[in-house]
Amino acid sequence: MHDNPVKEALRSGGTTTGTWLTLGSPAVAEALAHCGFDWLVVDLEHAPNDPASAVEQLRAIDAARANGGRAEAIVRLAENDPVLAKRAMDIGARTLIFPNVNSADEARAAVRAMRYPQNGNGGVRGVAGLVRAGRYGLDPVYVKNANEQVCAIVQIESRSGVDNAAGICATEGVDCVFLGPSDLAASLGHLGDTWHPEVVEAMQSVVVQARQAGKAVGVFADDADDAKQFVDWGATFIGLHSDVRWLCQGSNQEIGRFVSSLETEQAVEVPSGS
Ligand SMILES: O=C(O)C(=O)C[C@H](O)[C@@H](O)CO
Repeated sequence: MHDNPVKEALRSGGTTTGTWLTLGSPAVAEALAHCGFDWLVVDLEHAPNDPASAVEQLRAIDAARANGGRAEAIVRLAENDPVLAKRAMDIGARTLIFPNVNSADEARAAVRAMRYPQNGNGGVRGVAGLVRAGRYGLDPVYVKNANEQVCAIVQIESRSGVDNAAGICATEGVDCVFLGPSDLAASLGHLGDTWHPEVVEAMQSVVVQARQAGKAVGVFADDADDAKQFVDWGATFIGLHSDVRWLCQGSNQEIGRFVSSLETEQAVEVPSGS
């Protein structure tokens, strides 16, 4: 088992960038793994994915890595649930994002869900060596070493998450605290306004508390400008929107360019008989 590059980067403080996979498409996952992202998030919260479709995307990302791609796979669970965590890890995810973590207790539950019981760590992950993560039983050391490679990213995206940020950030085993601006804005009464001053203040307070606790901070950014702003605040783990955004944005830009080039051509044509 090679080292988990996401965990390494979070530890070392290096800035990394990824994007969300929401289309449920192994081909999209494979293509984006060649596009310079450090990681790709297979989303089980807001995308039509389950373990059966997620595993195909993990395979596609691994295939790209074996073929020059650089992205590492991450899975975001549908909710902070130990059964969902176990199933995601069994299919090969080593880094999980837990949505909507509201307290230190919930953060501890996420950390424990990712770990096999070992050395009194409180882990609750069920053991099954015959899964993809353990090369279907052919990796003799997987079960013994798996705990070292797990990486827990907990999302703070509610008023209670912000209120309890100090405890969440101090939780041992949390590798990164990830801000969800859209849900946080909604929870604070500003649905759709992620740059409302109250949302900004809440996000910045979490960044400060996470840094004080020695934890990396991640955030979901709409575009490169927002991403730069979050890096300036101290975030190092940047989610740069999603596959569907890049598909639609690229399509709209190009069709727009084509249509306006036709309009320009028609405008300069001199009508006959004039
Ligand atoms: O609240 C947020 O912002 C996030 O958690 C990111 C979103 O969930 C992502 O799916 C984009 O809508």
